[in-house]
Amino acid sequence: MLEVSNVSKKFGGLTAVDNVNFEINDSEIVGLIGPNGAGKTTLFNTITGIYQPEPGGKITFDGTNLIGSDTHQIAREGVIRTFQIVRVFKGMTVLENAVAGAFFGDEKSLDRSKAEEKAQEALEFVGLDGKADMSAGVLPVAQQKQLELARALASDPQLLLLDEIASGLTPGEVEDLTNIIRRIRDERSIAVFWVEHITDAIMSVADRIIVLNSGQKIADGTPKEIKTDERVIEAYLGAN
Ligand SMILES: Nc1ncnc2c1ncn2[C@@H]1O[C@H](COP(=O)(O)OP(=O)(O)OP(=O)(O)O)[C@@H](O)[C@H]1O
Repeated sequence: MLEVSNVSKKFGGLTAVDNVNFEINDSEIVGLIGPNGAGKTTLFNTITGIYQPEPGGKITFDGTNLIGSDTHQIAREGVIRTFQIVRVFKGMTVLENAVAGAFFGDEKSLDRSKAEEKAQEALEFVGLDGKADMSAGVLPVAQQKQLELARALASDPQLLLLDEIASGLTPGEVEDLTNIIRRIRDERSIAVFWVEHITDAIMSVADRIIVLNSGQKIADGTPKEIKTDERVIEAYLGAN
């Protein structure tokens, strides 16, 4: 579904992403790991239209070229992203946040009641349906992250990009969130591309893991293969 070929991104003299190639298939959870400054966020930003890759790179989603499209157009294609820092709309209720997600996915043909239905259903999926009328800003961080997932789900993604969604959570909260992510794949057949420093969480759920180091892809394999890969241990896992 997502194909990334020969993608590089430079900032002046620094090559933050260096000729990276990979693909993500339907209903697959793919982890993206690597040391600080490896280029993970830059790669996400390049896929979601925030940055343009260097000439010669190719990014397609179900065969459609994504390069040159903005984040909104890319979201319309079904590629939805959450952010490292939670970005729920704090002045809005939990339900309104999820409704905003539903409209983001389909602002033209959706009416308000249909959007609320989708939003309710997404809140139920993550277990926040009992909190629909609460102000999003008063939710604890772990639930704000669940709300971010619900908002993304309400927009009907085919591929969800998660940027360090588990950071700052307790081990129990990380486990709850990981279970939701597993169910997103298993029950919704949505593919997930997940950047995370909490490697235990990602190893427990990913079908495949891609490792970046200094902008380059140094490994791409199952969690079991990644855990024993010499280059990965040297560049990243050994330091954890
Ligand atoms: N807008 C920018 N302008 C200049 N340099 C940048 C910019 N964004 C990122 N960089 C540099 O590009 C490199 C890759 O950064 P990036 O944030 O993509 O890494 P990362 O793997 O996401 O790191 P972390 O795990 O710390 O979030 C770093 O050297 C960083 O300083």
